[in-house]
Amino acid sequence: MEEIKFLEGKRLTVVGYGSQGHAHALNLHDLGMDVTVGLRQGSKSWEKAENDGVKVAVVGEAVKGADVVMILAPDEAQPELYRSEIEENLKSGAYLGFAHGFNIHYERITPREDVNVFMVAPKGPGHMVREIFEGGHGVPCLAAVHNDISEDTRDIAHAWANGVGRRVGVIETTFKEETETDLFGEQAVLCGGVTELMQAGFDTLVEAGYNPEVAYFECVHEMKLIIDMVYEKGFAAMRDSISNTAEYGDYITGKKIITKESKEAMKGVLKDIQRGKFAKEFIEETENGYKFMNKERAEYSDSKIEEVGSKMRKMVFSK
Ligand SMILES: NC(=O)C1=CN([C@@H]2O[C@H](COP(=O)(O)OP(=O)(O)OC[C@H]3O[C@@H](n4cnc5c(N)ncnc54)[C@H](OP(=O)(O)O)[C@@H]3O)[C@@H](O)[C@H]2O)C=CC1
Ligand SMILES: CC[C@](O)(C(C)=O)C(=O)O
Ligand SMILES: [Mg+2]
Ligand SMILES: [Mg+2]
Repeated sequence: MEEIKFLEGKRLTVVGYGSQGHAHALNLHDLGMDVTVGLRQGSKSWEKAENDGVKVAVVGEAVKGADVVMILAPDEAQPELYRSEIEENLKSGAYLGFAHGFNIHYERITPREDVNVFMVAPKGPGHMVREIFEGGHGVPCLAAVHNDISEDTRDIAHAWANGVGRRVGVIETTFKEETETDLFGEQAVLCGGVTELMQAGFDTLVEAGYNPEVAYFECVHEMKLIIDMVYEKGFAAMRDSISNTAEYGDYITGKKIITKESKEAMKGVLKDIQRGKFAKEFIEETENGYKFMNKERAEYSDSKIEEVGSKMRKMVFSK
């Protein structure tokens, strides 16, 4: 692959072997790159990474002498990890990478001035970045450069993006644009918006006395099949495939559900991201031992929608 030649002969380190970490490490390893995974001593990911065939070392050792270091630990863990294990071990002139702009944009990490800083943000969950790559295709990535002392950091960023995402497309951005749009998208649309939409639809049908299993298929399970058509061919092709009855209902009802008020709420969400309010609250939550998140996790895992979903998935996927 012509595009990833800038990584050839370089020592690449991926710190973390979670959702994004395993995908970046394995995709680049499969393309013949020299990849080491950096983990903390006793990490539960250690054996998995070794079994997957990549070299593993403790973070400080993996960073020492590396040409490119991509930090793929959780955002909230990165500042302490950078200060304790990465900063003093990074060689001068190395390339330091991120998959999300959060810590640079909100100034939680200020990298040493003698290192190059870039971002490659795949536009998809890490497990899909790996699965789609294994299927011979790729997930597109955003790329940005924050510090370019070597004057070739853009080449490194594009090479990394083309390797991890199998050359399907790289869009240039800035740390600010990626951070704000990514946070907005995951909160208002992709994760927060979609799960609340499915939950509200499911609850409305169940509260009206309909069979929860029918409600689940209608409001959750079928979502993927409809969205797969949008993903592959766009809104018009999806609307072409559904019945005229559904298409008419789509035009007249969608706007009753996502109203002017919903759009105003979205603007409020964006403003809080732009002024750093969301970031501040998220960091406080992590410093507070994830109390709110643990409560939400427990409530959702005990919920009716999850109970029905588990039964329905057994039915659908055991065949
Ligand atoms: N999840 C996704 O799909 C996406 C994530 N991103 C970005 O990618 C980055 C990584 O996110 P994500 O993949 O979700 O992260 P994960 O939560 O999946 O990362 C878990 C990995 O990080 C390691 N880890 C956790 N804490 C520490 C620590 N203090 N020191 C060393 N290693 C640690 C874990 O090791 P251990 O086994 O020791 O716990 C594990 O290997 C973030 O910047 C995120 O915003 C960008 C696009 C999508
Ligand atoms: C949509 C959530 C995401 O931004 C992602 C998978 O792209 C994340 O932070 O995990
Ligand atoms: Mg994100
Ligand atoms: Mg994202």
